[in-house]
Amino acid sequence: MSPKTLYDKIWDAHVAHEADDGTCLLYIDRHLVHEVTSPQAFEGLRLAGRSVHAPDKTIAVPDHNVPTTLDRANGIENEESRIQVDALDKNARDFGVHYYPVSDVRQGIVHIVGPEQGWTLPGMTVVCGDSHTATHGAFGSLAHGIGTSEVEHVLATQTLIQSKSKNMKVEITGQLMPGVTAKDITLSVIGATGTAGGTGYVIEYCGEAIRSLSMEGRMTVCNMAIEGGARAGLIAPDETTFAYVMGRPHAPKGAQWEAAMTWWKTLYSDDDAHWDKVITLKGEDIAPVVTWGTSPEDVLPITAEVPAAESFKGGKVEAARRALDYMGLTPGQKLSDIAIDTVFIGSCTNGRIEDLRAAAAILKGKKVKDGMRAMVVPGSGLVRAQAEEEGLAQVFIDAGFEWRLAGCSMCLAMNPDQLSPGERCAATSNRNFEGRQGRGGRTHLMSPAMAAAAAVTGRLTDIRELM
Ligand SMILES: CC(C)[C@H](C(=O)O)[C@@H](O)C(=O)O
Ligand code: SF4
Repeated sequence: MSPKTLYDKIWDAHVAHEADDGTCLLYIDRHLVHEVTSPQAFEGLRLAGRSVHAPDKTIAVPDHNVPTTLDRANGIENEESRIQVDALDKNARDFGVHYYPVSDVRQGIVHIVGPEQGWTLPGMTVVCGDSHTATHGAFGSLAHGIGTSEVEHVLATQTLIQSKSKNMKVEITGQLMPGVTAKDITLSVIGATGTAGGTGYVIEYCGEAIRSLSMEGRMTVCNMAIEGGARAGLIAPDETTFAYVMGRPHAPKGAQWEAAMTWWKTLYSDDDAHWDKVITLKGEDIAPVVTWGTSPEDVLPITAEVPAAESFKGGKVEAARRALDYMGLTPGQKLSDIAIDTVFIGSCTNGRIEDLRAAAAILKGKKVKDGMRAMVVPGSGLVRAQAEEEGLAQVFIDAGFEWRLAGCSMCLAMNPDQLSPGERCAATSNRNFEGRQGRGGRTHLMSPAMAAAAAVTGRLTDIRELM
């Protein structure tokens, strides 16, 4: 048998039919659904008089449009948002899929809820009408975003038409230095490859530094594979993965667990597998980073200065000029001198318990700088409950942070949590496009520890100063 990558193995195990041109029909193990990209898909089924093919493999949860304030049981004010959430509510119940409504403590961001509930397992194909579905690749599953017409196709047939991507290996060797996290890895990879570097590929992240990450950290890394242009990102499962999965509500149990482990233990890339592209970074060389521009590739170590547009090449010169103008930054200015107004800790990139622990560790006994707005939005109701149990919530509240309910919140401007024009935010999310967090809002992406440090000093801050 010819050697295979992990991606090849999962792909081959799910091909139901291959057409002459190589296009395949893939079997889908898990279909995650949120309120933004599903209303038309369910409507399509309704009009065609069809049912959901595998409701037991379909999991729905509202996240993007839900308010995160404590009074959200009073309903959603914005009409468009309310219509989407109400539609998901009705569709989930009418079609009989698994559902975590806003009132359920298990509700949260779809990419946090799936793994938490044990829906996401190694070796699976996982899809969702959402680009950050790549997150689930952390379990060694093939997980990617799909469009609304594909959501309808998967609902109706539990299959998806796909062409195979190429194989890319991103290796992070050695160990990370103190203060450096999974977020710094994933941003640094995009800094090295650019936002188109992964186009046409599925990335497998490997190497000692990746192996040393917790599942939370691995999810942070895979979450941003899409920002690097890749179809998906994944990490071979190991003891860390199995320990995380074991005992979760929907993970296999008893004899089924044993059978699953037999398959899961085969999920790695063979030694002499073929890679179409290889990138290697040394763990020791990765610094705590922040973004300065309006693309996730606009990333630099916190010790650097705002770059000049002329330091780039080709079309990037104009893009950088525009980004600097939008961000209100001057070349040569030290990144650590940039004053901020707001701190947002949350999102499917960094809204898990480990992220809140890292932020709280910095904030303990400290205060948010006067005049700033700071909020923590746990990725799920269960993350919130655990953080309360561990005393983290109290640390945030004592420091002056707002302690919110679960949702996408200020990651994107689809709910009441938004930036005003010109407002500058230290954010743990994954996108810093113009207007992403609100019209005219300025976003600097970073790790939870760095965002917490920025809340204390009121400027972008090298976390190592506060350690
Ligand atoms: C709204 C949704 C379709 C979108 C995505 O696909 O990623 C959102 O989650 C985002 O992060 O921009
Ligand atoms: S948290 Fe942000 S990136 Fe994640 S699904 Fe929600 S909007 Fe998209």
